[in-house]
Amino acid sequence: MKRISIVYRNEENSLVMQHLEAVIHSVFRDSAELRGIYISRLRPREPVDADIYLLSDRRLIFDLREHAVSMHNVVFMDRSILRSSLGEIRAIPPGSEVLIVNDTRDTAEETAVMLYGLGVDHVRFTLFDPENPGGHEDVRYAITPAEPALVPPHIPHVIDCGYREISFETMMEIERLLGADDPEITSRLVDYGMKIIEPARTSAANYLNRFLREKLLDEYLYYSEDVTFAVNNSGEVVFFNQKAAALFGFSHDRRILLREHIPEDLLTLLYSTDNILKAACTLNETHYTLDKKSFLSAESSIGFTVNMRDEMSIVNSETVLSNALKKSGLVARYRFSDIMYTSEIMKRTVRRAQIVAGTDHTVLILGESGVGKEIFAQAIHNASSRKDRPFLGVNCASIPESLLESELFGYEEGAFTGARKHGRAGFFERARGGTIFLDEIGDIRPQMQASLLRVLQEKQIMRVGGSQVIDIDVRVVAATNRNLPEKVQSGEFRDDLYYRLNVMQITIPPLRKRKADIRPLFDYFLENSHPLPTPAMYEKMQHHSWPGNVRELENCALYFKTFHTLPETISEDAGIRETPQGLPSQTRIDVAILRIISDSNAAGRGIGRTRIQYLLESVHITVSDIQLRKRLAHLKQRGFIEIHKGRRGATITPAGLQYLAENATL
Ligand SMILES: Nc1ncnc2c1ncn2[C@@H]1O[C@H](COP(=O)(O)OP(=O)(O)OP(=O)(O)O)[C@@H](O)[C@H]1O
Repeated sequence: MKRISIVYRNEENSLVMQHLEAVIHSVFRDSAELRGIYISRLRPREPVDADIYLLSDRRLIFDLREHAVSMHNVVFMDRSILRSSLGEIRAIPPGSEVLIVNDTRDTAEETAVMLYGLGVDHVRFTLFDPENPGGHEDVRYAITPAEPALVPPHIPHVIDCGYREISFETMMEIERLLGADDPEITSRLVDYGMKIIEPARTSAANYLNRFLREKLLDEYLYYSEDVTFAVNNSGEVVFFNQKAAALFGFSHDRRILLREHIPEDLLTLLYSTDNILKAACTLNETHYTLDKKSFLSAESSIGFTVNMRDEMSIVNSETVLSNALKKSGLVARYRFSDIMYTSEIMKRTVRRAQIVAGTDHTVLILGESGVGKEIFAQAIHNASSRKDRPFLGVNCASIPESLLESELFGYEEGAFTGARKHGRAGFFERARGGTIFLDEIGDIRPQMQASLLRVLQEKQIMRVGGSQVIDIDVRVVAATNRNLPEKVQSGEFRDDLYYRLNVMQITIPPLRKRKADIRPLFDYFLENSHPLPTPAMYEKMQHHSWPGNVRELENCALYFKTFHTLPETISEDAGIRETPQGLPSQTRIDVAILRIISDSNAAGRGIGRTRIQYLLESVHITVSDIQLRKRLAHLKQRGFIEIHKGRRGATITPAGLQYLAENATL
């Protein structure tokens, strides 16, 4: 333990001495033994010995020379005050005369000098001399460091700034001389630094910044799960973290030469010529992935860093990742057990999908809108070996063509106006190791088809505006309600992409072709609520054509739960009927409304009720406002349109477009 002696001239200062000793102890605790020396008490030439002498006054150095065994570590104590008192001092009206009161005129002078040094320059200081206390009749303010009893009683405003504290700079110097490399001391010292005002601002700020940097290193490197160390070009380990210390026996006690601590083959690997090296290695039966990075200044190497990650910790962090994914929604919710069916055709379809899930092939799911393509895609992911990795669903039709490429592949900083600083990872990167579900794949334009083809062929992507090729390990499951072979025939869809996607095909039959599923699905969506539909209602459902498939059935169940009756569309049969009077049927009105909304969306606009009503007139369909509201609610309920608040009005959904296409003759 090192000894610190605080040196004062005489015992008049014993209270201050006690205070300073307490302050030093509060920071350095047991790393230093404290002892006060009063010069006046020493006999002539009486020797005193300490590792650090802390002088309260520079002039004491001459007296100390007479006694000190060695004068190596002499520190002049700079003084400061608590931050909390500066506010009161600054509040003194500018230009006021302020009496500085201390036990002697000299210490009053020191206090004034200190206050000037701290930037208090808006007032005029007058020094108080306790041996000659008279005068100062007009002075209304006094500042004193813990000597309020000495302030002339006529002065109304007295600011007691407490004992003058040891400056932060002086405390840093003590820490340096003690050679204390203890994070607890550093952290107490930082606390101290936050409490007092620092005259030497830059060095204090540097200290605090260094503290922050060290905290960062500690937090992320020292206590990291990886083995990390840095080696200079003489082969000396200049930084290592706790895992490296445990693995290789590095210790701070002496100079560490890498070659003395690590096995021969690892050494050869690290000294291979590669500046950047990625490799696998095994030590003590633990498998690591190793990353080495060399650092060059101009042309010569100044050393290298090594990071080794235990493969088990990768598995553990994957569990953490999978929990995080669950929270962030990048997960597939549905499993095969969530798919309801009793029909034979669905049994076969599900069986096929289960087999496909066991492979890692690209899957193409075909089926009309609302048949359950996404639920199948999720179930496939959850039954695959990628189940603990992300599942990312992308609706290719809902992302504007101009953004699709950057959304899928990400972009680099500055790739286009509005690009985020540092760029952004796209869906393919974010789905790393998992599954990407490309819904409505039949709707993508030729340029995008070409880019996707490249990804499927090369299993690599390049961010928009980037030049680096990124390897991706993502399974693609695509889906469409379009007739893809027909689109291939007509040249709208690339045949090479079609074949790349169509490795494993699953076609989900429409609900009208598996009527046995209608009732179990409907009951499932009712969630045991009451009342149940009558036999006649079930019968009606059997005769309905379900153009919106399971989604329409789900909405129908919701309607039933609310109104205890079936929506009127179910009463209509599958066919399109003109009313006897030649009035337009509901279906014709719906198709006309959908066409108006679709045209308006195609022109880049949403559309409101008034305009729809007006445009319906132009095709000789007159509906009241209430009727129109009802029809819109009905179309929304079938999943054909979405109604947004404000100016966006109504927009048609892919299901609506499909319905429109199927009823194009109306
Ligand atoms: N067999 C099923 N069992 C339970 N729920 C189902 C089933 N099939 C579909 N669904 C439900 O029906 C709705 C529509 O399904 P999904 O979104 O998977 O259809 P989709 O074919 O992907 O539709 P789109 O082509 O419009 O994207 C979802 O709410 C889904 O949960």
